[in-house]
Amino acid sequence: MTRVWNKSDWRAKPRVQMPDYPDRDKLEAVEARLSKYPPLVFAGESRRLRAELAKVARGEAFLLQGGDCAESFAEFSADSIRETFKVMLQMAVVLTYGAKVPVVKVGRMAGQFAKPRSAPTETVGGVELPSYRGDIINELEFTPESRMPDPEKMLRAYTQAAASLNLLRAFSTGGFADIHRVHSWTTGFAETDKAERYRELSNRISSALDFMTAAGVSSDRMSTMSVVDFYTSHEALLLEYEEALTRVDSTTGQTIAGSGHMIWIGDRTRQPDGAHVEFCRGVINPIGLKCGPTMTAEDLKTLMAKLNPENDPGRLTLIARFGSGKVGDNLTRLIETVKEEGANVVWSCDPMHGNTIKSATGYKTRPFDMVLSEVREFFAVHREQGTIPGGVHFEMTGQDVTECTGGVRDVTEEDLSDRYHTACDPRLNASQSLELAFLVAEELSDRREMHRAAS
Ligand SMILES: O=C[C@H](O)[C@H](O)COP(=O)(O)O
Ligand SMILES: C=C(OP(=O)(O)O)C(=O)O
Ligand SMILES: [Mn+2]
Repeated sequence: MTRVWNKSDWRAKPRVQMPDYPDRDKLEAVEARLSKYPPLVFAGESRRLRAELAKVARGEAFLLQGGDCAESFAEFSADSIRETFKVMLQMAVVLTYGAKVPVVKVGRMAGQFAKPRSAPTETVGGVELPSYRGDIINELEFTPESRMPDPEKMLRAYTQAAASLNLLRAFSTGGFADIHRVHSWTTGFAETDKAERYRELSNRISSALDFMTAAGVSSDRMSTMSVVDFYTSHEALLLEYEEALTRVDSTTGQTIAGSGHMIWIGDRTRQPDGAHVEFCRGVINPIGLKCGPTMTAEDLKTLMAKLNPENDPGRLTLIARFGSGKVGDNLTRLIETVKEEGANVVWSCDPMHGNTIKSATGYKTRPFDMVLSEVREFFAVHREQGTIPGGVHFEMTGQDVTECTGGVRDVTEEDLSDRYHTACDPRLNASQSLELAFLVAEELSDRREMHRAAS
């Protein structure tokens, strides 16, 4: 059965969380320009990511997805991209060691500009204005002009995404990603007094690398170690931008969202008959679907049928984001639904979005321990169910920010004001991200031991 789909069909469906642009002519002019620009990513790359995610679904690889909550125009710099890329590589080495399978690296980068919000407006000092919705839509500054949606911001987002991708591609193919070099950065972290408990694992990784070198396996001869595959992803929220960047692959006739390798549907925009699902169902990219506590079994069945009718194992990643203490019941019931349907999916854990609290000092924050406990609950449920905990999804940065509390360097609520730079949600800093990778690696390694003992 051929399913009819057109890149504009979403326009006839109910839409939520998208701006109403007051100047329609300006919007159309921007869409026309963007639709002539080169795509940022290519069909072959997205297909390759799908193949890698299929391995994740089978337990032959592990997914690491991470980056900013909201990329910002003001914070854009080569340094910040390099630092986040660097920490993700460090995390990937630690996770590879724990899981003993390759780690598929996907940045929330080069396109993560549009934000769904809990409230349509924000009130400060008695003045009510539209909420900030990401730099691709409006501005963080609290003035009526700044909060007005402006379609031209899409062009700037495209340019920033193109420049970010250019840099990421260079870092991935140059000597920057050499595994020995990446691990030497981690050794520095594990040698600090407070990170003592991670030293043993770090030393074991060092020994494994030394052994490989002694055995003549040099990283420049092992292309998979010195050249790294790095993919981009973002929430496909602003559908005018997404539609304008779709391209038809000339060899297959299939349509790809050319804005990023993987796109996902947020927990607030996953209505089965809504605009976002309609758009995503027709493009060939791997699709992520955020699953929060309100996801019903019925909705999940409909969404899986719409988004992955061929039941392709690399197509759909279900990103569980329930909040610590809420994983047990919710994840269990959704896993049961997936089993009933015989669906092939990747299960990933976003321990960020269900754990946002307001600190006594007035900042949106996330306690490291709650983030960790959600990850542990995710692994525990998969253990009980005999299913595969395929990956993790973090809001993180390579910068030394103070946005989430806790971790070995113990960021306190009082510290939050020191370096709180996020445009939206609080991110793990470099040290918290790496620490979490060590803790996830322990879970992965326990899982492997358990399987080994059972076989
Ligand atoms: O990143 C996700 C959402 O945009 C964010 O969590 C919403 O935050 P809010 O509750 O402050 O609107
Ligand atoms: C909006 C996000 O998450 P969720 O849809 O899960 O709330 C996000 O990942 O930035
Ligand atoms: Mn967020």
